[in-house]
Amino acid sequence: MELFEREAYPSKNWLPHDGTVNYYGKIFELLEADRLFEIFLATIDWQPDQAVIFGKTIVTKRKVAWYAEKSFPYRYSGTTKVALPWTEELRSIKELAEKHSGETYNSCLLNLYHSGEEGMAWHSDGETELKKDGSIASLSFGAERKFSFKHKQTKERIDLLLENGSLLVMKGTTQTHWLHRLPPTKKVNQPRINLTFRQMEEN
Ligand SMILES: O=C(O)CCC(=O)C(=O)O
Ligand SMILES: [Fe+2]
Repeated sequence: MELFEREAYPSKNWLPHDGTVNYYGKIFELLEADRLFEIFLATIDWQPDQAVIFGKTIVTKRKVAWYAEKSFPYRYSGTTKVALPWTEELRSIKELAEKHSGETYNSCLLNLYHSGEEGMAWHSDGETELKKDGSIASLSFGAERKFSFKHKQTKERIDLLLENGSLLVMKGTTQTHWLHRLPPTKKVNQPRINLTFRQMEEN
């Protein structure tokens, strides 16, 4: 498919308007990306997530974890989590994401998708604890997955492929005007780990 052959130009904005999405492509070599995947799988405190769907609380197969600079409480999908302190690898990847994006991050939400059957539904990351129009740096390890944006008013769609060891940055008014999702797919049966470094309001 044509969309999967697009090259990564970090300075290119993949959104036509109302926000900025930069895709840096693979910032880790394959061996390093695979090594980090295994470390995260083994050392992160993975927990099932909860989601409220039509008023019912369900437990997701997808696992999540929440790490930060401080023990921030963080509301996410109707539950409150308290952040764990950075691991060595998370701190160094955070610093790498900061170097690439020119922004600083103080927290990270991690997702573990065991296979393509697990995904994440349309949403935007506009929680009130997050800095308004802040930057989110998303790193992907393991299976390549499609990632989609949909404009809240015009319904325009943009699809990207998130590769093993890659970095994507969403910033500006992206969360105000666009939804994003990780569509489930039967074509992928390998796991994927995603790290989203975020900017929590500190007060
Ligand atoms: O897994 C991904 O690539 C996206 C995760 C996401 O959108 C989120 O955690 O808010
Ligand atoms: Fe998100």
